[in-house]
Amino acid sequence: MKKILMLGTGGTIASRQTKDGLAPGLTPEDILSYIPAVKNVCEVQTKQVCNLDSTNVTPEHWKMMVKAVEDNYAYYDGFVICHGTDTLAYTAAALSYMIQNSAKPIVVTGAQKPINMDVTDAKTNLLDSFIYAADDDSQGVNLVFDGKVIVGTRAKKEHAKSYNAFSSINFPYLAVIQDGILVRYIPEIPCRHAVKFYYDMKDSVYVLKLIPGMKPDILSYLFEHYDCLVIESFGVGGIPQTLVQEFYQEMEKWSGKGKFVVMTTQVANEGSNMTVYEVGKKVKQDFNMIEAYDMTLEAVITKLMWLMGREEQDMQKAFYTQINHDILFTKRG
Ligand SMILES: NC(=O)C[C@H](N)C(=O)O
Repeated sequence: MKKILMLGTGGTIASRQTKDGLAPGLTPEDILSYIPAVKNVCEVQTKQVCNLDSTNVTPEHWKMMVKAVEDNYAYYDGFVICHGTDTLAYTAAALSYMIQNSAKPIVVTGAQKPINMDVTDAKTNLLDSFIYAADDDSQGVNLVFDGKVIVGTRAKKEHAKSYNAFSSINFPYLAVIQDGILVRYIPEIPCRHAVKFYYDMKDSVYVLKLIPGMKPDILSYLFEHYDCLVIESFGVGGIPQTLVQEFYQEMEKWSGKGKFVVMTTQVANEGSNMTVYEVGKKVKQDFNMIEAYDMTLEAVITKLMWLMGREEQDMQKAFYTQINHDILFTKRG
């Protein structure tokens, strides 16, 4: 029988009702006691990493999760991390960069309702996670939620309340789990390298969401105080006329000083392609700008943190190098 380590980090799955609202309070052992059927799937041991509402999860907590996996890697066949759903897509993407080439599965999961409630999605999500983690063909960082297996870099929380909280963006579901049976849609490509753990994440990233009529004055502050600026533009990507002059000045001022701008889109599906419209094509050409294409915002942000932590020299090449299926369309633009 496979041996799986379950790591508790908090979230609704571990929450109890308090006078101030739901707050994490259950230990991983408490959580596990609600799914006795797990004994037919795998042998589970538990470890508490932290016990937080995932609103409070930071890159420091990602490092604690990576450390817990690395310290125990040799002793287990796989890992299930219980986590709040609010920042689960960020954690799934961050772990995809911080733990690479893992032939052992690292599953992240959570729930919309606490596991101690009568009506809850937590028991199914957790049991499904163990079913996936205990399967011989599972590997790498993935999210299991509401019967779906989503690649760690492709998850996005699209529903705030429904059990169907997560979607896979611009990439198919890897598998589904129906009535306890795992149905794999996409076979895993066996890992050819040894597992690698990374800890250095630099969080000097800011996301500027464009709104119609935005004033340009914010740009100089952002360029001065952050190493990486992600612009969430409209549609397939462009810079509005009102920002162009200031944007060009700042790009020229900071060129060659290790600052990066990445263009992404507010549209959840299908991604950017700056070469389509005049508002994007010229800026892209003038500054050889990086764009996110089909990546999720969560993957863009965490990949940049990871690349900056490595002090990557050729940022563009490194950004476009595919990790855990995070980017497919770089040849398009
Ligand atoms: N469903 C949840 O887990 C939401 C909770 N606020 C969290 O992210 O920790």
